[in-house]
Amino acid sequence: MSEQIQVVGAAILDSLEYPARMLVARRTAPEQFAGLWEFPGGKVDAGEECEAALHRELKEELGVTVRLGPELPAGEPAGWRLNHRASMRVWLAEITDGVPRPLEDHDELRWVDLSDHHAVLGLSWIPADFPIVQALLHSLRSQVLRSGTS
Ligand SMILES: Nc1nc2c([nH]c(=O)n2[C@H]2C[C@H](O)[C@@H](COP(=O)(O)OP(=O)(O)OP(=O)(O)O)O2)c(=O)[nH]1
Repeated sequence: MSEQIQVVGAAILDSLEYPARMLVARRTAPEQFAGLWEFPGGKVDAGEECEAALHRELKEELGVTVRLGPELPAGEPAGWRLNHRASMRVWLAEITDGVPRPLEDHDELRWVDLSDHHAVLGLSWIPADFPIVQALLHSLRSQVLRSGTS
């Protein structure tokens, strides 16, 4: 079996405590993903910790420093399966420094309203991301409901 590729991504929220919006990014390459929306992030380098890779990628791609919140549980240690060779772990995150700009790999960034599930799911996501986005919306809704009742 070929070696598995570990990818990491961030669901960057306007607030980890009271999330209302999420920052999504539109890819420019490769051709099969150009024009599709994704969680900013990238591949983990050999010997690198996943969280460190995510901080590095977000600095390189968006020019921001973040605070990581909980990981979105995927049921597998390697995270969400993207294809036969790659899986992605996804963390919630909040920007602590910098204004996000599409410095590398993206041509547009957008803050989407998390209460408008139709609009979020209506974006042209990389196909493998749809179940992740659905799980994320579900988990954030439960979080809001929980915090609303406690
Ligand atoms: N970053 C990111 N990659 C995703 C998502 N969904 C998805 O299928 N992928 C795929 C696309 C790529 O095949 C792979 C991530 O590779 P990448 O091109 O972002 O990684 P990288 O920045 O380290 O790039 P490189 O060094 O290989 O040029 O995972 C997603 O939401 N975010």
